[in-house]
Amino acid sequence: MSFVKDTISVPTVMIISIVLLLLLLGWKLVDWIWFRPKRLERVLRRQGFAGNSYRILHGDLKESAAMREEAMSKPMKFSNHIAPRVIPSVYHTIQLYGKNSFMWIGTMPRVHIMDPEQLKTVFSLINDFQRPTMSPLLKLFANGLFSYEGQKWVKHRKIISPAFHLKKLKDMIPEFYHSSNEMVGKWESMISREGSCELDVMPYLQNMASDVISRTAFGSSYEKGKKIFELQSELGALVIQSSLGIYIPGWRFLPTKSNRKMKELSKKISTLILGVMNEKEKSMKAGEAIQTDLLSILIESNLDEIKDHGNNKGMGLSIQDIIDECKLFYITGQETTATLLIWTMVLLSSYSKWQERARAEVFEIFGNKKPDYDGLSRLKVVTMIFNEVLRLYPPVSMYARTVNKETKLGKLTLPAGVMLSLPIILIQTDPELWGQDAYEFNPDRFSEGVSKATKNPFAFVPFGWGPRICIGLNFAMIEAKMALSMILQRFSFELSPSYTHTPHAGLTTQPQHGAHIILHKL
Ligand code: HEM
Repeated sequence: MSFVKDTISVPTVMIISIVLLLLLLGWKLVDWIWFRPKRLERVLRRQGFAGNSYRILHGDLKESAAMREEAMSKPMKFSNHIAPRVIPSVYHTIQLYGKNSFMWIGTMPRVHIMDPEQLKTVFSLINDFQRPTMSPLLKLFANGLFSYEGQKWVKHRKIISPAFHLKKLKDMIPEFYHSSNEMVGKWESMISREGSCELDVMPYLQNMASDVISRTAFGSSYEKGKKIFELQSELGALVIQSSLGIYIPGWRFLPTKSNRKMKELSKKISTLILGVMNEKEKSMKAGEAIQTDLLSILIESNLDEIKDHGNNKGMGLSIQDIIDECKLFYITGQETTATLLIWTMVLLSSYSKWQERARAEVFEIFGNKKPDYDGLSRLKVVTMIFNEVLRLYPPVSMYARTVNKETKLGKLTLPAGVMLSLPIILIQTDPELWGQDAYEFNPDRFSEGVSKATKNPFAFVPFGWGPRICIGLNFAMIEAKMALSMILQRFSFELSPSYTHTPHAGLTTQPQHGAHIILHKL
């Protein structure tokens, strides 16, 4: 006679559970690295998209890295057709497969959106097409309006927008003037007895843009602001360095040398900003003159929330929110505006007739006097020149969006899990939209505004478009007009023989080896 147990023992249950869990994890892994990409590929191909077949794990990453390395290995001949050097893999994919194409970023397909009408829809439907989520490491460096979505973004945008209204920007004109004046003053001191000097204008323009943000963000606490941004740059370099490796969740919590340094810097920055905020709050309460800097504007509009240490009903920004937004202005506003000015100087050096036309306009409006707000808003030729520089050399060459649920885009149905790439550097130079002279530097095309310059106004979006358009657009344009007017009032300039044409995509579209220019004192 045998005794049969009709219940399963606890160890058996545990073993079965572990096996099931391992099977589930195994299935998820296989699905992630093989079945899901293949499924997405089929859906895209069925809708007419073309691209390389999926290759396990790395997709097109190896080729993209090789193309980028090759493009950066040598300068290009001077031409405004810079996309092959700036975004080589995207450019070659579109050449090979056409405008309806995709690439593999590892296991994720990235679809190229080249049609301006589709672009408009992507910019409009901000909840369906969101910016990719930032890694926690990047958030340490650049949290704030740029990375928020949904209600949080709505609230922040609403509160911050008034700080960038034209009336507030008008009050900031003395700060814009001060920073540009310091830069041209330095250049004047470098002019030789023969009346000229050669220099790389890139670091000077970057320093000027950084100075502008320190002054406009921190006002009377400008020196502390400068220190804050120095630390911010140091933190940025470490974050970028760490982001280059493979992302391992939780790695940032390990006490490695670099992690400790990043934490230390982040803490120092926050403490310094907090110190400045306290000073400003005190002076506001003491009834001192209203200040016009961005930080004071944000503090003023959030005083109730701040008094309550951010525990208010959530109507305003908390202290940490304000700290994050101030850090973000520096990251989003410094390099972009400097880049616009760098390429403007390079192009006006190469197209001397336009330099002369711009200078004639500046002298007609200001003579040798300080540029003022009203005069800056009347600069027509200078505006046309900036538009043409932003068209050919957009500081942000490509935008990214994610598709988190199946979404319609015109006739297309995009499956969840694909990424979108908006290569505006290609759209802004597409001969079908801009004519056969699309690669020529011809500011005249903007003489009757953007709508007359192209077949579709959504083919010109250097600041993005729609609800999430760059909040600093007017700030950047006033700053750039002030700097260029003051440069044109004092100097004529040409490319130095040591200049090499090397546009490439770093954080923005920059000359890889600087912008070497010869200045002549007028
Ligand atoms: C020539 C100069 C500039 C260019 C070309 C530029 C370009 C852009 C672009 C293309 C976007 C949107 C990207 C996307 O849709 O994914 C953007 C967003 C943004 N920019 Fe700028 N920018 C410039 C200057 C500035 C300045 C001076 C500031 C601040 C002081 C600034 C602050 C921001 C912020 C906070 C956002 C996020 C807006 C939001 O998501 O609501 N930018 N910028």
